[in-house]
Amino acid sequence: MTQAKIGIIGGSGLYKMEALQNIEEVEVNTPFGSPSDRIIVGMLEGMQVAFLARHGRTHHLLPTELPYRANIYALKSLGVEYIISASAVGSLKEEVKPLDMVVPDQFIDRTRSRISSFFGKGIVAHITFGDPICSQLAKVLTDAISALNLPDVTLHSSGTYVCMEGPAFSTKAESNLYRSWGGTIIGMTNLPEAKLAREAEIAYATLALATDYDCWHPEHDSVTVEMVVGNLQRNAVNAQKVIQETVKRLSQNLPDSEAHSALKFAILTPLDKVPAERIKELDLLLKKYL
Ligand SMILES: CSC[C@H]1O[C@H](OP(=O)(O)O)[C@H](O)[C@@H]1O
Ligand SMILES: Nc1ncnc2[nH]cnc12
Repeated sequence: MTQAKIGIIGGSGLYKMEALQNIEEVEVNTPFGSPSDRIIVGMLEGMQVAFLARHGRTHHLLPTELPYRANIYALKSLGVEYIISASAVGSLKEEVKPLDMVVPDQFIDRTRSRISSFFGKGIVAHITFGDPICSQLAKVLTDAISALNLPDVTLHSSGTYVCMEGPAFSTKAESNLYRSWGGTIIGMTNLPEAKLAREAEIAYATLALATDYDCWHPEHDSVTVEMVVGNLQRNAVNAQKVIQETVKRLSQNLPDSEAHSALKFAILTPLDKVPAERIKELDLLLKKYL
């Protein structure tokens, strides 16, 4: 099967990567169903890269409806070891302005209806998740953004991403609560992905593109889809430049990542006691430990 070490998950407004060459559309089936869309595999900066539109290329899947497990498992089945996730986010801080870029290093989980683990049903594992983003991959991403020196874009190289359930945006009381908790940005998708990527031993980092001030800011209108999409369109070219520069740097040096051995001490159930169908379903994750 086609292989790619680098996966890109494109969020709202980023449904394809223009610079990919020699592309092939791959239909991947997984034990967890089909991913959000066919995966586009192509060459970028001399590397095979796999691109997946998170909500589907016609944006038909709600954050709650996304097949998170299938998406991560499908990328794993293509050989992906690093995921760069591009996402639209609201800003919870004055200094993070719409069109700024944030590479978060923490999450707060406010989701309620997501399946955020491959484990269960006869196999128990608890990954370490204190540092939910791969710091090595995040460093490559922030270095790439700094090197590009994009006009009018400020980089925030850390921050806390509050992941809410949606699909409605937050109330003002919620937005102010998240601010009081120290949240930097808010979105609806990245946390389940980061957890599943870690369980799948894939390094994960987020390129968050600020599109609005959510609804807390007294001098800015409350977030609307129009605002998000408009600002994202303004930023889509920059986002693709950043991803390309990041892939270029990765092509020169693929960093070590603690994510790549995340399951080493995480699985509690002796594997010879795990139901055979679970071993089969989780083959890609477990085979190196069998
Ligand atoms: C279109 S506004 C809300 C929508 O945008 C973000 O999506 P993504 O993370 O895929 O870029 C946010 O999480 C919501 O899903
Ligand atoms: N304000 C916001 N809240 C949640 N998700 C978002 N995506 C973009 N802006 C957002």
